[in-house]
Amino acid sequence: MRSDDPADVTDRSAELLEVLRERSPLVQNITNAVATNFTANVLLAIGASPAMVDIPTEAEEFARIASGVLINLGTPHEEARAAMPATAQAARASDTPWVLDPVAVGALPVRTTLARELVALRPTIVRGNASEILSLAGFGEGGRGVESTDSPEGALDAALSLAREHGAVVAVSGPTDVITDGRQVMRVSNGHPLLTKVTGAGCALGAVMAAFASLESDALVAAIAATSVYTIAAELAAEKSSGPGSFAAAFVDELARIDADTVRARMAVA
Ligand SMILES: Nc1ncnc2c1ncn2[C@@H]1O[C@H](COP(=O)(O)OP(=O)(O)OP(=O)(O)O)[C@@H](O)[C@H]1O
Ligand SMILES: Cc1ncsc1CCO
Ligand SMILES: [Mg+2]
Repeated sequence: MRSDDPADVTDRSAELLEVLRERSPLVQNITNAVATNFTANVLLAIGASPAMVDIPTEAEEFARIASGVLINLGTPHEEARAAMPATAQAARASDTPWVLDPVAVGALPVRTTLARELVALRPTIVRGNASEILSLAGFGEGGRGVESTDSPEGALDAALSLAREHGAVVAVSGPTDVITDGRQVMRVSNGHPLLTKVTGAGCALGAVMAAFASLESDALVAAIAATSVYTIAAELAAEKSSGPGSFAAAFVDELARIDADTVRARMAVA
């Protein structure tokens, strides 16, 4: 498989969805108070097994047995903050892939310092919206709170810089998601604007990336596969919904229903 060949990556993404359903990876989440329940439901729907293990001592022990780990800075309360660096180190030491989502880094001081500390602990994947990736790389001021005020294409240089400095795959979400390992740049154009009307849609995508990264050692391919399956399910859900509320429910349904053939038919990666 060539990770810069769209046909190869499409095939592998479809296959990884089937592998995920067979293996049901255990995904540990240290995530925010807003997105916790939605994230667990998204993981269950797609076929993974969620565990919100986020307090000191337990979290770092669990990272050794989890298939993948998400560390999300959305509401970084004291206990979660204390658990994060040790959990990242334990994940690294035990070859558990881990994803960092630097929610709202930039102007907010506590999470910005913490994000800099965590990114130096070598996440497998850094996932954020364009404003978050720009500020984590030191290229911008950050967005308006948790929402992006920048475009993924405008964050490409920041993503390349972060990826090269930290040896991570960087996935920038938006209308077209831009994903890079610091050498290759791939773009996924699936998705639907209703995803931005459900809080925690980006946060839950980070957890899905942790699931895929546990199945595929090429983290670029894992991030693309996760993004594609997720955003294709969103397209299917949008066809059946009348607004953000029914979309959220339909999206979880479509994550549970989506199959490899649908991924092959609809995936728009280049
Ligand atoms: N305008 C859009 N059209 C289609 N898909 C979109 C659009 N904007 C975002 N998405 C998709 O929505 C998902 C979440 O991306 P988004 O950029 O909203 O994350 P986020 O800002 O970190 O979200 P949150 O912080 O609320 O969890 C991604 O899968 C992305 O592909
Ligand atoms: C709304 C919100 N506030 C902090 S985290 C979060 C979830 C989306 O990032
Ligand atoms: Mg976010």
